[in-house]
Amino acid sequence: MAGVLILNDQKSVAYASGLAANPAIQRQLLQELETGRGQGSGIVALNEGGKYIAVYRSLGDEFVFLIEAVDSESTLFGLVASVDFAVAVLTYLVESPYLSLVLVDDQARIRFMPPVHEKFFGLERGEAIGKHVTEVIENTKLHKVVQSGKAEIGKLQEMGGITRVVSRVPIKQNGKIVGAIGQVMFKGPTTVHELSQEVSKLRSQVAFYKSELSGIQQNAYDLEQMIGESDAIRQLKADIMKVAPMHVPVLIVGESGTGKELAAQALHGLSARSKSRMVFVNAAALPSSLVESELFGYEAGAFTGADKSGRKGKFEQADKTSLFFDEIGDMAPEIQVKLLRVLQDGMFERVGGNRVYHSDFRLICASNRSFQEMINEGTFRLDLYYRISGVTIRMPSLRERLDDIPALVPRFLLAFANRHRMPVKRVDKRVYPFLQEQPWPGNVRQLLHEVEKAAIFSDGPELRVEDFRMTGGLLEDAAPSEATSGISAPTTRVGSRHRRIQDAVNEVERTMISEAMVRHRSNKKKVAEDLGISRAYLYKRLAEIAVA
Ligand SMILES: Nc1ncnc2c1ncn2[C@@H]1O[C@H](COP(=O)(O)OP(=O)(O)OP(=O)(O)O)[C@@H](O)[C@H]1O
Repeated sequence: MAGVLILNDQKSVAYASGLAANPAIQRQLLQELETGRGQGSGIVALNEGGKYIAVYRSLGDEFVFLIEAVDSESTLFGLVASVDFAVAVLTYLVESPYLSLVLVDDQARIRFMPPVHEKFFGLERGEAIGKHVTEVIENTKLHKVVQSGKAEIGKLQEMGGITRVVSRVPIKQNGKIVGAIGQVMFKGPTTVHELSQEVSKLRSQVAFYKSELSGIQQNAYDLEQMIGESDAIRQLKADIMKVAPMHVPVLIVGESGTGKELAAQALHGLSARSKSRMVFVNAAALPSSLVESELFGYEAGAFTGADKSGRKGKFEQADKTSLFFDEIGDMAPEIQVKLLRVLQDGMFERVGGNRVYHSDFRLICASNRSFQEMINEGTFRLDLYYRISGVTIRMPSLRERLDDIPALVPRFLLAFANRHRMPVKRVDKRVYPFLQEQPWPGNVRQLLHEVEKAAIFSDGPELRVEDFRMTGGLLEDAAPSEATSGISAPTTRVGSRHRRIQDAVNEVERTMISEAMVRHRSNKKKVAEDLGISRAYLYKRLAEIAVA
């Protein structure tokens, strides 16, 4: 449905046909003129028992309106009704040299072509209108699109010796093809080619940087945890970075609390296996009755109480990742012999079966024991030692890296404050020389615990030397016999190293361990961390307490 309305110089209806005969529509059009929105010409959306678009133009003092009904979902109606500069938008669409539109009707006659486009074809303004598209545009296929009703997007078309990328889209009204629009998309196919090449180049760069970034974050995280810039720790970090990517078993040795577990995590995190989690085994914590099934797993129905479907052991779980064997020096000789084969070629059998499995694990072992001594005493097998020690990394004791204390203390204070939602304490400058004079038999773990205790005792915003002394003068008195435990001595100060001192130490230790076991619901990892002792030492003490 359409209509025409002509208003005379008095703004009275001089002619009205079709839709324009409706007085309500006439009233709305008059109102539009009175708002002064459209001066010489314009376009207006009408909502009067249906949706209409009217375009109008002044001819001197008179106005001519062309009115067209549009679909209730019409996007054009939405544009005209909601954008008060719709005329400028539509003008841009039909005039822009970048869009280069041509509009044909259902007979493929050109109904509209912007003057710039006409000029490109060597025509005067308006000269193309009414001509069959094939007479004006070289190699066009718009007439075929009008017949087929099928859009052609991104096609190459040569015009005036230049190849362009064009699209041809049929226009439908009430389900019938009424024409087609042709449009130049890119000035040349090379542009598209270049663009697509650029896009794929950028895509691959993004993918590369993404993977690099996740690697960097992972790596940074792994070595970042290991605080310290002393020569000893720099050398250690360099060794870890060198060894991490290699498929060799690594043995980490060093006193208790020197960060062997941190080193193992870094070795894994910096290896190609870092996407999977590292599997942990604490050899000292493995009860002898379960050691084989824990390590090698068991087949279905292997023993009473076993899972029906069987279970993977640590070696099998560690397939394609790293296996961290902590406290390997504490492993009983009868178990040591069972490790030889799996460490040789990755082959093993689950308990209760004879099928041979294979696991591709990367072995990292740690111990604070002296292998030399254990081998001499015959408590550690030499052949096993060779298999676990492809590369040996020695963790420096805190005494060898006292320079790192000023870096370690603030980090421990920060972590402590975050954990307890407390303000972070500053450190008085006398603290570092004081701490650097201490023997640190328990290494970084002991430092961590002393700092945390001092932070609890300290009242002000600053950690002072007195706060460390408040903890019982423990630092000066750390008993050498407990060197590997990292545990602090009792709060009772006794002058001589008499037997009673040891009794007092044992008593306090027992109490602290029992209390911590209750506090942490027998979680031995947490108990060991909390008390500042190694897990191996905790197990030893627990066994003694149980016997006593
Ligand atoms: N360089 C370091 N930077 C920050 N924290 C450290 C560093 N070294 C050790 N620690 C901290 O000290 C504690 C003990 O470290 P870790 O458990 O790795 O020591 P370990 O050598 O494996 O001890 P053990 O032989 O007793 O099991 C942990 O809380 C760890 O985070």
